[in-house]
Amino acid sequence: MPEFAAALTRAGVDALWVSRPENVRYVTGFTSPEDGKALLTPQGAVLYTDARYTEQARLESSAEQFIARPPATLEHAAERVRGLRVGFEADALTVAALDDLRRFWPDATLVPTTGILETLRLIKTPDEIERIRQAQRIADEAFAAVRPLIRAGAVERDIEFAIEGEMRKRGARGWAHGFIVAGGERGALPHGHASDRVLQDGELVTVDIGAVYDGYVSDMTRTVRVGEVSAELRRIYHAVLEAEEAAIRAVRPGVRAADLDTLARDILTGHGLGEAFAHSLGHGVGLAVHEGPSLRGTSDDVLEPGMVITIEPGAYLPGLGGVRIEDLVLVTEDGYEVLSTSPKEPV
Ligand SMILES: CSCC[C@H](N)C(=O)N1CCC[C@H]1C(=O)N[C@@H](C)C(=O)O
Repeated sequence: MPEFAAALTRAGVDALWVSRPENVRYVTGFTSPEDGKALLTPQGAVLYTDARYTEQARLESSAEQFIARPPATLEHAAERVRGLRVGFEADALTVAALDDLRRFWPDATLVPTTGILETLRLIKTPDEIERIRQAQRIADEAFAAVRPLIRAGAVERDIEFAIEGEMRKRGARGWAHGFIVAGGERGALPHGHASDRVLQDGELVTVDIGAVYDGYVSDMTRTVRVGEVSAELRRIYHAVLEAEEAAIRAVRPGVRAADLDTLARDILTGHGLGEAFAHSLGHGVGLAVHEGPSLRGTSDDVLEPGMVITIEPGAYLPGLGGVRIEDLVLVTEDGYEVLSTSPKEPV
C-alpha cells in the first residue's frame, strides 16, 4: 500500500480513522455501508465491523479484521493508536463519534483532515474505469429500452420504475442517485426527482440516471421532447447542447476544471441563459456520484488522465421548463473519451 503511506505522510498524520463508507471500501474492499470502519496506517488497514458481516468481510477483504461492536472496536484500536497522530475525516465523522474517539483514545492526538483518500480517488485505475464503463453501459441500455415509454400520458414515476427494472436486468446492483425524471415546468428543478406528474405533448423531459456496478457508479442526463415543442424550448435545448459539446471538446490533461465551467457558462450567457445555469458544470464520478474533481467556477482542480467526470450544463426557467444534457467523460493521455453513448435526439 505505498500510495496510502505516502498520503498519510503528506497529511502529517501517522494513521487515519476511516469512517466514510466509500473510503472504507477503497482501503479494505469491504462493501457494507451499514457498519464498517478502518484504521489505516503505513503498515496496512484494519477493518472493523460487527458479527453480521463476519463472512462478508472475510470474502471481500484481505485486510486484517476485528469483528465487534463499539466500544470494543475502539478499545481494540486504542492499542494501535497510542502515541500517534491520528487523522479523522472531519467532513464525515459525527460529533458524537468524535467524542467517542476522544474518550477511548486518550493517548492519541486526533487531527481533523479532509481529502486524504479523496485525493487518491481522483485518478481511477484501469480496473475502476472498467467498472464505471459497465455502470454506464447498463444505464445506456436501460435508457434505450425505456425511451419508447417517454411519451404523452406516461407518469414520471413509472418511467423511473421501468429504468430501475431495466438496469437490474442488466446487472446493476443499485442506483447512483434518486433518478430525475422531470417533465414540463418540473424541468426547471435541477433535482426534480420523478413525481406522479403525467407527461404531456409539447414538453421537454429531463431524465438523469446512473447505475451502480460493482460499487462504481455512472451518471448521465438526456432531455427529450414529447411531441412537438415550442421554438423557445428548442432554442434553449440547442444552447445547452452547444455549451455541452464545446466543454467536452476542451477536455484534456492540464486544463483547469474552472476554465471548463467558464467556457460553458459563457456560451449560455451569450444565449441569455447565464442566470438559468444554476449549478456547476460537472463533477468526478467513481465510488460516489459526486466526488472530485469539481468542475465549479471556484475549483482549483486540474484535469489529469484517469479522471472520470461529468459535463452537464443546464438551463432552468421557472414556469417554462428546463434542459440538461450530461455525458460521462474519461480524461485520457491525449484528450478525452465519452463513455456515455445514448443518442442526443434532435429537438
Ligand atoms: C441527486 S444526484 C444528481 C446527479 C446529477 N447528474 C447532478 O450531478 N446534478 C444535477 C444538476 C446539478 C448536478 C449537481 O448536483 N451538481 C453538484 C455537483 C453541484 O453542486 O453543482
